[in-house]
Amino acid sequence: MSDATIEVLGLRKRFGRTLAVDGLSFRVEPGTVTGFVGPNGAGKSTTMRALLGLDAPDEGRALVGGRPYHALRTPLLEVGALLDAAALHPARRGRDHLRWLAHSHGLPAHRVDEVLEQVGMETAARRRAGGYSLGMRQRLGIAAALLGDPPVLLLDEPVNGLDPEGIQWIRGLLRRLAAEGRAILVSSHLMSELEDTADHLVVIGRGRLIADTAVSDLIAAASGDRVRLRTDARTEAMELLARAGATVSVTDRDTLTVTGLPARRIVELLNGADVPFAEVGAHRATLEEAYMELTREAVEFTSHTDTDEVAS
Ligand SMILES: Nc1ncnc2c1ncn2[C@@H]1O[C@H](COP(=O)(O)OP(=O)(O)OP(=O)(O)O)[C@@H](O)[C@H]1O
Repeated sequence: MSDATIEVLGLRKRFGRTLAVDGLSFRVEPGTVTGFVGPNGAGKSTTMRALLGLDAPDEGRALVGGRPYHALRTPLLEVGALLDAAALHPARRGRDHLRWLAHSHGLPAHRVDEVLEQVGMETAARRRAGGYSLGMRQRLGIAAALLGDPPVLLLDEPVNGLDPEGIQWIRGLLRRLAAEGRAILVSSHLMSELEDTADHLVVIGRGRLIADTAVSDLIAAASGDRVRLRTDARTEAMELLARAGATVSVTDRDTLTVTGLPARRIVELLNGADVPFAEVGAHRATLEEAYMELTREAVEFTSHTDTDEVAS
């Protein structure tokens, strides 16, 4: 799929005294789902709005398929976006909303039925939008984003309001759309969701890049050389392993986390001292844990009005 890229290059955007985006650069490759995460107020929506031509950058560039949004000749065919799922007239039927959108962009009417089927809204879209749940609005917003079959997708919190079945559905949909070669940028506060969906993660804080990494690398780095040990003889095991030079912490009632000794040596020591245990294995950090570690500092300073720069 050609032109399936998203590029943010030295993007800077200020709102009064707030520096919302501060020299941010990253790139989303075709064929990948990239999670876009960061604490509240980190600058995610502002970046997405800049990519969609809704906020003009003060400095830098935000490009879709190598061009700024305003230079795209057929925007709906080049980038699909879900920003605010609530932006629907309550009296309008979902299907009519999409038909108008298709018509005004010269797209054939059959695309409406195709995308409604894709998001499971064939029947519901015949009702007025005023009665839609948040999940239904999300689905309709995603249908609108897919209407022009674009190579680039920008989705701001698409799982918001979806039930567990809806979350599973969107996970599969995003994986399929990426497998077709699209570049997909998806913001979310649900790390557990991104862990199963995203290949790559762009983490920002206070408008700056904190990490631009493969999800698997981030989890591996956060997992470190920790070993998870399940045992009913917690105290004995802790004393034994500490004497052998390990650092041991209690994770829960029957689980210890051990660093400083490989799993094989831990098993030898426990067997040698007749300390019973149920399980020894490498600890795999969750994406949530890895993310919390990365953003701890950024969260401490979420209020980042840079008064110094304003005063100077
Ligand atoms: N139109 C605006 N006028 C003034 N300040 C704004 C405007 N838009 C965003 N901001 C500020 O810019 C900063 C970044 O906001 P942004 O909405 O981009 O963050 P976010 O990462 O999307 O946050 P959240 O996770 O809460 O959605 C915040 O401090 C916000 O208050």
